[in-house]
Amino acid sequence: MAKPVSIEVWNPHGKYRVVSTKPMPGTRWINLLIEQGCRVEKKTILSVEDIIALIGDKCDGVIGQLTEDWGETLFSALSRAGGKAFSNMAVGYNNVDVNAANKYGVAVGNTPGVLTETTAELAASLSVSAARRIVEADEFMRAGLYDGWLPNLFVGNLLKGQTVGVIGAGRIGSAYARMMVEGFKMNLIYYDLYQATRLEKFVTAYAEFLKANGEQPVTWKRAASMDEVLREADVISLHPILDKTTYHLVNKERLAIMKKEAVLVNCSRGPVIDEVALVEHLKQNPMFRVGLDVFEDEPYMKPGLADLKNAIVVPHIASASKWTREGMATLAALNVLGKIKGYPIWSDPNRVEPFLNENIPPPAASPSIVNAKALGLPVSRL
Ligand SMILES: NC(=O)c1ccc[n+]([C@@H]2O[C@H](COP(=O)([O-])OP(=O)(O)OC[C@H]3O[C@@H](n4cnc5c(N)ncnc54)[C@H](O)[C@@H]3O)[C@@H](O)[C@H]2O)c1
Ligand SMILES: O=C(O)[C@H](O)CO
Repeated sequence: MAKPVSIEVWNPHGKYRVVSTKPMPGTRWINLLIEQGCRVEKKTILSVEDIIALIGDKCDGVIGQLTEDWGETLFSALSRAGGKAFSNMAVGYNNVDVNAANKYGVAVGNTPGVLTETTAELAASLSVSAARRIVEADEFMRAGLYDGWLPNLFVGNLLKGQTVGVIGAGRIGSAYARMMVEGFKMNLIYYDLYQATRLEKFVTAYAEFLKANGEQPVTWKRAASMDEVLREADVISLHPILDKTTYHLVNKERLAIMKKEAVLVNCSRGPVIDEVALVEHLKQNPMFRVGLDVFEDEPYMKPGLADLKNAIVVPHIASASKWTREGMATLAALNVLGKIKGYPIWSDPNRVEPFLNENIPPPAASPSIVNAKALGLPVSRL
């Protein structure tokens, strides 16, 4: 039996009923829905059972979260309530069974682009923090252990001239690579299923700029295999999607081929790393350091991880800047609204800025629907 849920309601007499399974930042997303005749309801709920209760007998669309298991059970409940629109408030949608959504004709939205730079900035921060042992040094200072400057105190790794490795050079991976190459003058090696042409051009142009200014130019290489990146890079950041091909991409064997003093950063999804193997590797290799934003069994960490000084751990905050989180809420709301109103799908999910400008009304389109093709939804000509 589902628990009774207390719900916040806006525009109670709205024609369409849109529910959000968690409070989302800002008010623009609510206003955009209300202006178009939607009644909006939100509540912090987590279980499938509670979401079914919230959907009830009539629901036109749901804005959900990456912590929820959107599969057959929830899509059939939404479909029974007359709903044909769902959006994750996230770019990753490994929590969604898109085939189940297709079966019920439910459009599945996500929120690309608006979080690219924010997430890349956190990955860059974790890279620097791990390389320079910032968290350890902070704890040492607060514990009153600092007696004065010492030549060996918290000696870490210099980034300049070293090699940064990126696995998954899509939107976020490429933004991170640019930050590390331009900001720290690191050489790049990357692995992706596709060529990152724009990224390669960026590094080439930056190398020419450095050369023209009498500095050592940076270099880039597209690796033929992921293992090549792991062997050669000094700092490695993981940015692929999570699917069957990337589950435990970094496992015991692959950790063993990495440099003993390498830094590994994960701001993608926890299961991309075999966390048990990682804990063991960190124990055996105290100079190997990690910066983790995501975990295999979130919100939990595998035993032992929290005790390790060579691990920095933060609670899935990579996209947590105010502008980005409000923008994610807006994109998620507009995905749902667009389907309800019968709007076409925005033609380029990598170019969502027109939806984020608060000074102009958003385009009459759903910004990003991942199963648009499967459902045969029309594409906007805007
Ligand atoms: N920690 C966070 O808060 C946070 C924030 C945003 C995104 N993410 C995660 O980051 C992921 C990437 O986001 P994005 O916007 O850059 O997506 P994207 O689709 O632009 O990039 C993903 C890249 O991974 C590559 N890829 C897929 N399978 C691969 C494989 N087997 N080996 C190597 N590369 C592979 C793809 O070709 C693509 O270039 C999301 O799916 C999400 O899971 C996490
Ligand atoms: O996939 C995503 O968008 C993140 O994990 C949350 O921002």
